[in-house]
Amino acid sequence: MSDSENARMRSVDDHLKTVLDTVQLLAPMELPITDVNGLVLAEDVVSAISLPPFDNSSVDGYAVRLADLEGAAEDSPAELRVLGDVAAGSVHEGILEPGTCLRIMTGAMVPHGAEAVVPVEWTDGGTESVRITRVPERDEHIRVLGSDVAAGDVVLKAGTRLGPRQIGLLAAIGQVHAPVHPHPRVVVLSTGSELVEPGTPLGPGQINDGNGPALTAAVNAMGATGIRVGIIGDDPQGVLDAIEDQLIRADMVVTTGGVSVGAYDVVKEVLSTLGTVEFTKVAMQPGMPQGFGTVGEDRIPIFTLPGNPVSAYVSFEIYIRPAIEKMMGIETGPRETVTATCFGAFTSPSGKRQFARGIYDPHGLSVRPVGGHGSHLVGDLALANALIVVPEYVTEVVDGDDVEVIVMEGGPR
Ligand SMILES: Nc1nc2c(c(=O)[nH]1)N[C@H]1C(S)=C(S)[C@@H](COP(=O)(O)OP(=O)(O)OC[C@H]3O[C@@H](n4cnc5c(N)ncnc54)[C@H](O)[C@@H]3O)O[C@H]1N2
Ligand code: MOO
Repeated sequence: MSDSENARMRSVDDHLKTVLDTVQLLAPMELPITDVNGLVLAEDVVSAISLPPFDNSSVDGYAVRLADLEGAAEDSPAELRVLGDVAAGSVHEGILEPGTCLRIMTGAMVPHGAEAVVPVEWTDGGTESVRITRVPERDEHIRVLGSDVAAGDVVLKAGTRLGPRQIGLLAAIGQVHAPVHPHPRVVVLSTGSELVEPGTPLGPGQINDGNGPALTAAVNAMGATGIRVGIIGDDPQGVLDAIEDQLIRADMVVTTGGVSVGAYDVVKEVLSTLGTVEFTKVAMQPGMPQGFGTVGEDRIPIFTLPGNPVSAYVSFEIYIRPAIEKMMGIETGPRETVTATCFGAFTSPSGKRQFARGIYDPHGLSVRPVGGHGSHLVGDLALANALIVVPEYVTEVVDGDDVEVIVMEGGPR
């Protein structure tokens, strides 16, 4: 491609800005806490109760009055009458009388009058009477009411991303629902008359739909909801109907295929008439032909990605992931990179940002290119865990160069 053609292309940064200026944070809703893993809180959460909700024992032992243990030691144990047991979940009514104690289990409510709990290891373990050889401090082994969370505290702030620990806290304070930005529902459609459902014997000229399953999995792995609609042939009305049918349940639509310059590039054909979708060449490799805009009354964002599987997947990482993050309320922007030493050499097209596939080694802070430039190389894509970002002005990466890397799995976002 000539330099003047490259100059006419939109830059990767401009295309991402268009995308992020268009997609919106999803309106908050109350969801059951069983369904909020990975979602972002839309409001502060205030605890209605204190934690612990009552004074309770942190050990299995004996609830005691300190005055009864004065001078207790290995060679001069204090002896107390054991009034009974307090198990977790049960309550001892009444006040602990002088000279007595209660056998108490971890988590059980400390009886009135008790000032500490003696672990069973400091005693002879008696059940009628017990000999105690060591004196605890006041409140020792007691988890005091409100010492973790006080009723009325803001326990989680708006903007917090909920994970297992935060969900555990919500449950502990008795919240059944949480106000969150919900999971974006992302409808994934593969177009192309050559495509068949994986598992179907391949006829001449046919290939399996790899993009649908890959992109649906990528959406789900982010904590959004991927809805794979399946394959649509290169029939304009079929593509139009499928997109319109899906709008009712979609927060975003992603199509692959049919956006280049071929005679059967139907996505481009039908969406050009439908609304604001703009088809552009972006100065990147792979992923040059990109379509993005909105469709339907609700202005649902739509990405029409190139059909080549590597191009489609790279487009997901560069544009769709940040867009979904914005819809979910996760702080977003261009993908973060890490610097790594490149073990291997390859060329890069002038004027385009290349996203070469690589195997990144976080321990050695190095990356090894895998596969060539071909946008069809799914075998190599599956081996890769990183994208090597080669700037527009660089035409060659030589062995030992420092490069910037987007770590696709297990790296910064
Ligand atoms: N004359 C030109 N030809 C092409 C250009 C160009 O500028 N001038 N651009 C090339 C680039 S770059 C790309 S990327 C592709 C984009 O093509 P389309 O988006 O129109 O996609 P298709 O033609 O439908 O398919 C391309 C390729 O990918 C395979 N494919 C499609 N869908 C799937 C799927 N769901 N799973 C697996 N593989 C899929 C398809 O069979 C084709 O091999 O255009 C170049 N051509
Ligand atoms: O730009 Mo296309 O996306 O390489 O193969």
